[in-house]
Amino acid sequence: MTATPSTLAPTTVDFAPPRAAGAQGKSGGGELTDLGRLILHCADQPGIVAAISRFLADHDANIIESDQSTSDPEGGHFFLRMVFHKRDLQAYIEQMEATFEASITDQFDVTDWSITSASAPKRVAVMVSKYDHCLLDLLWRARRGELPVQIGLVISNHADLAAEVRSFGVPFVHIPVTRDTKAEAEAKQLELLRGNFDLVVLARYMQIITNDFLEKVGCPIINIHHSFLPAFIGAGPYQKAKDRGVKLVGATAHYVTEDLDEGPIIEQDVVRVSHRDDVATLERRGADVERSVLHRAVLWHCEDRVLRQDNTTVVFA
Ligand SMILES: Nc1nc2c(c(=O)[nH]1)N[C@@H](CN(C=O)c1ccc(C(=O)N[C@@H](CCC(=O)O)C(=O)O)cc1)CN2
Repeated sequence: MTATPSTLAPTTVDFAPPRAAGAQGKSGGGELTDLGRLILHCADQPGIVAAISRFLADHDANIIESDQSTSDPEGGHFFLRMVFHKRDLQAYIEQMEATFEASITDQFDVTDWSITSASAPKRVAVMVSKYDHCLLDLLWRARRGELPVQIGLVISNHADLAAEVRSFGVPFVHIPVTRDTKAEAEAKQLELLRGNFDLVVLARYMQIITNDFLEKVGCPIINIHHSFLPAFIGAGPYQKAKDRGVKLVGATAHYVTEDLDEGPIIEQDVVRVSHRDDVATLERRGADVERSVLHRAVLWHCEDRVLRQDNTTVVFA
């Protein structure tokens, strides 16, 4: 891809959209090749599990994991996640999808569903500003095969982390963002992201994303916020925590919506602190929580364990 000479010209562009490949650090997901996931969100009623089990049995698929939840057994929302084994699954997915569309979606009031292969790593792009701890944790875990992802690009509004990212063999693109150039910057980011990724992760990216970007990016975005939401929304949560004298600080991973730090929460955690801890200590202790919370949120999302309902989530972890 050639950089367009504009005021926003990124310092270097050596990026080609990621091809579907084995998760970074793992050879082709061999043991996962015949594993599939069936995800369903529909209006609750009797007979759903029986129908889905029959559907999978009719396709010679063996259910090896099953989780379900209902918000209210009388007219509530029903959520189901099944992991199944089917020999040569890749050859049958389209047929299974067509049968599901034709049979199950007619029987039940379906809000959302999917049948996916567990072997296909998610194509992930990461956006970051200056803090490196969450980004490097993701790159390191991906390289170790601890995340079923292919991190194909890192975008930053600062050049600071270029060398470290490239040391992982991952393309790094620097796109400066100022209040006056945000629209142009987002256009450049969308040029790189749109249609090329299954997930974007904001790993301490300190710019507010516009609704236009959210509508055009074409995939979910997960953000790690450095507080235990809903406390201390926005910038500077550790200073706010210190000023408030809280005894616990934490982190929250959530899907990004237009409203700052208001999106559906995927995972949270806290660590105990005390009056003896200055802001730098809160930041250092909070950073450990940020890394672990973001890792779990990205892992669960990529394993189709997170189902969204309005502004909340059902998490089959
Ligand atoms: N539409 C959304 N965009 C972003 C979200 C979100 O939830 N919805 N999360 C943030 C991350 N974040 C906290 O987790 C955060 C980022 C930035 C700011 C902020 O006030 N930024 C200032 C500029 C700061 C700077 O230039 O350094 C601003 O954009 O005016 C608060 C919270 C990522 N984006």
